[in-house]
Amino acid sequence: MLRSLCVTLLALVVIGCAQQPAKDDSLYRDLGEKPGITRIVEGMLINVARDERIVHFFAKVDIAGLRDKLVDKFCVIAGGPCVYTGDSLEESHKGQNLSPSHFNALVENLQASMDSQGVPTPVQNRLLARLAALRGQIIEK
Ligand code: HEM
Repeated sequence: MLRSLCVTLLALVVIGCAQQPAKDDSLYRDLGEKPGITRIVEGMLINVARDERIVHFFAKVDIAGLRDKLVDKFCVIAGGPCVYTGDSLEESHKGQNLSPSHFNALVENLQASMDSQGVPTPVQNRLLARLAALRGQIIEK
């Protein structure tokens, strides 16, 4: 009885694994997992603080809280095993009326941060492509 129960459970696990395609977390790993992503996000926020084109948007924001939300969001976007608990991108950028130039400015700050962390250009481009796909959820909301 116990033996057949074990066999059945094992079969269910095997079938379950076979049916779920393995998640591609290669970008997450190439970015240095959570510690690497944390360094990238912190570097980006430091660059934003010096960027007169966009720093005013962040004047009243809890930056440590934003850092944590951004790390989780980037982690999920990169295919990592994180849980993002923040608002949707539409919701969090609503009313800010962000333009394509504001979006590009933030991306430049992100690129500069990845450059200084030594992230290889092809890896940078994979993250930037995934962020570019989210542009419509962020600008002119
Ligand atoms: C792909 C690009 C972007 C991503 C992935 C992104 C992601 C996020 C996330 C995850 C949050 C936190 C939401 C929450 O607190 O629940 C956030 C908030 C915020 N973002 Fe973005 N963002 C992007 C572009 C931008 C740009 C271009 C600007 C301005 C130049 C901007 C300004 C802000 C500000 C000011 C907040 C704080 C809002 C608040 O706390 O009231 N974001 N963003």
